[in-house]
Amino acid sequence: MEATTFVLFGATGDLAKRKIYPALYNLFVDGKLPNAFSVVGLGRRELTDETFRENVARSLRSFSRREANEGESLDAFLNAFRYNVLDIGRKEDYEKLLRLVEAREAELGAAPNRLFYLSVGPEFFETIAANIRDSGLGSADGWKRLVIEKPFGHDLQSARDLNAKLSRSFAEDEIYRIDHYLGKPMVQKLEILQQANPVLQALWTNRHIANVQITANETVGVEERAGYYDHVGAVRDMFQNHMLQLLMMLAIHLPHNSTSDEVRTKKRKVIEALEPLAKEDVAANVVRGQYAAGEIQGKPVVGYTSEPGIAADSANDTFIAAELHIDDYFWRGVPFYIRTGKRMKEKSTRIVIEFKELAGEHTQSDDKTKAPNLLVFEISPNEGITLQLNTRDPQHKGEFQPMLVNFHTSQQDVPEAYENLIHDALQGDPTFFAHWDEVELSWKWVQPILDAFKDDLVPLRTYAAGTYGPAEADELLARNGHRWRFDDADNQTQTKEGATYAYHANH
Ligand SMILES: NC(=O)C1=CN([C@@H]2O[C@H](COP(=O)(O)OP(=O)(O)OC[C@H]3O[C@@H](n4cnc5c(N)ncnc54)[C@H](OP(=O)(O)O)[C@@H]3O)[C@@H](O)[C@H]2O)C=CC1
Ligand SMILES: O=C1O[C@H](COP(=O)(O)O)[C@@H](O)[C@H](O)[C@H]1O
Repeated sequence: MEATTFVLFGATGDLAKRKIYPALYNLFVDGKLPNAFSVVGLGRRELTDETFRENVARSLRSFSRREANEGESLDAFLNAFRYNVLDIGRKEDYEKLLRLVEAREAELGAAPNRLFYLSVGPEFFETIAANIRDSGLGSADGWKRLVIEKPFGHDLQSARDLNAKLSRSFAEDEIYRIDHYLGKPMVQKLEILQQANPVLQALWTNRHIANVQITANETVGVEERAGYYDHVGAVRDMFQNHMLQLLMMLAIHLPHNSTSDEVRTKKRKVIEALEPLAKEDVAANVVRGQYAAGEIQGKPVVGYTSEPGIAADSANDTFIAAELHIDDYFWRGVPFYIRTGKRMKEKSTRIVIEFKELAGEHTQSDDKTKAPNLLVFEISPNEGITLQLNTRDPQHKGEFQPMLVNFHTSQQDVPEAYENLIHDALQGDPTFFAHWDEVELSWKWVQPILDAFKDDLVPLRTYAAGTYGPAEADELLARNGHRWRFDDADNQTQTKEGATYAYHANH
C-alpha cells in the first residue's frame, strides 16, 4: 500500500476515540496499514505527542476488539502518531501543519500522499477544505483524499451548498463520504452474494419476491445527543442516509466483477427509479413516531419529551416507517418497507426478503400452515444469513413446519465498519462510500417527507419504549397483506416450532 499521512481533524473527540483509533489499530495488527504511515492528530487542546499517544492507547484498551497490551507491537503502532495544535479557523496553523507533515514525510522517505479525515462537525468542512487548498497541504506531488463524516447537509439545498463548497477544493473522486452502514461486513457481502450465486440472481426479481423489509431498530434513546438529534430526527439521522443506502445495496443487479464505477452507476439507477412521493401523499405512505415512556429490557425508561435537553412539546420523530417502490424492470410492484426507530424492543439491523408463492400453485387444504420462504440478512448486532423453508415431519405427516437454515459468523471474526472503510479509503477504493449523486438523490427523495413533517401533514404517533413502534407501522404492511417478519416474537415462534439447521463460518 502506498505511503500515507493520515491527518486527523478532531483527534481529541469522541469518534476518534471510539472508532478511528481502534480501527487503525486493528488494521495495523492485520498488517493492513502502509509501511510508511503517520497519523497527525489535530485539535485545539494543548497535548504533547506523549500524552496524545497515551490517550490513543487508553482508547484502544476501552474500544478495540483486539487486546492492546503494552509491548513492542503497541509501541510500533503508537510511534506513528504525532499531535499538532490547530484551530480550524486559523490559517497560520495550517502552515505549521504543512511543515510538520513535510518533515515527517522526509523522515520516512515517503511520498506526499495525504488523507485528511474530518472527524469534526459539518460546520467546519468548508473552512478546512479551503485551508487545505490555500496552505498548499493539498497540492503536493502525491494524492490527496478527504474523508468526511455525516451529516452531509440538513436537507436537499444545504447538501447541494455544502457539496459546491467542497468541490472548490477537492474533486468528487477525492471525496470519501462515510456512511458507516456501508462498512458493515454483511452489507459489503450483499454485492458478492448476489454476483457469485446464480440461485440468488435468478430469484432477485418481482417474479419471485413479494416484498422486502429493511429494519434498523435500536434500544437506545436520544442519549446525550439531544442538541443534535432533536433537529434531525430519525428521518435525517438514519433514513435519508443509512436506510436508503441499504435499499440501494439490496436492489442493485450487478454483473460479475463489477467495478466501483459500475456499482455507483447501478446504485444511482435504483434511487433514480424510486417512485417520488408528493408531499400530499406522505401521510399515506410514511409513519412518523415518537417514543413514550416504557421498559427496555425490564428497566423503566422515560419518554422522548422527558429526556434531558428535549422540549416538552417536541414533535421530533424518533421512529419512521415507509413503503417505497422502485419503478424498474426488476422491482416494479414489490413494496420495500423501511423502518427505523430508537427505544425499540431489540437492537437489530436486518433485511428480510419475503418470497411469493409460486404463480399458479393450487391451494391445498393444509396450505394455511405453510410459512412464506424468507431470506434474512442479519447485519447487526449479529451477522448471519437465514433461509426459512417449509418442511413436514415425515413420521406424523402433520402440518408444515418452518425450517431455518442458519449461517452465522462469530462476532470476534467480524471487522468493525470503520476498519473496512478506513482501509478502503487508504487504498483509494470508493465502492463503499456515498457518492454525491446518491446523496443528492436521497435528499431529493426525502425532501417531501421533511416538508410534510414540517407542515404537520403527518400525524405524530407515539409508541411505548420497548415495543416495535406504533401500530400504524403494522397497518402500513397489513393493507397489502404483509407483516413485519422476524421480529422478536416471530422469531421465537419460528425457532420453537421450526427445526434449525446451523452452519457456522468457523467450522
Ligand atoms: N461520535 C460518534 O459516534 C459519531 C460522530 N459523527 C460525526 O463525527 C464528527 C465528530 O464527532 P465527535 O467526535 O462525536 O465530536 P466531539 O465533539 O467529541 O469532537 C469534536 C472534535 O472537534 C475538535 N474541534 C472542535 N472545534 C474545533 C476548532 N475550532 N478547531 C480545531 N478543532 C476543533 C475538537 O477538538 P478540541 O476540543 O481539542 O479543539 C474535537 O476533537 C461530527 O461531525 C459527528 O456528527 C458521526 C457518526 C458517529
Ligand atoms: O449514524 C447513526 O447510527 C447509529 C446506529 O448505528 P449502529 O451501527 O449501531 O446501527 C445511531 O445510533 C445514531 O443515532 C446515528 O447517528
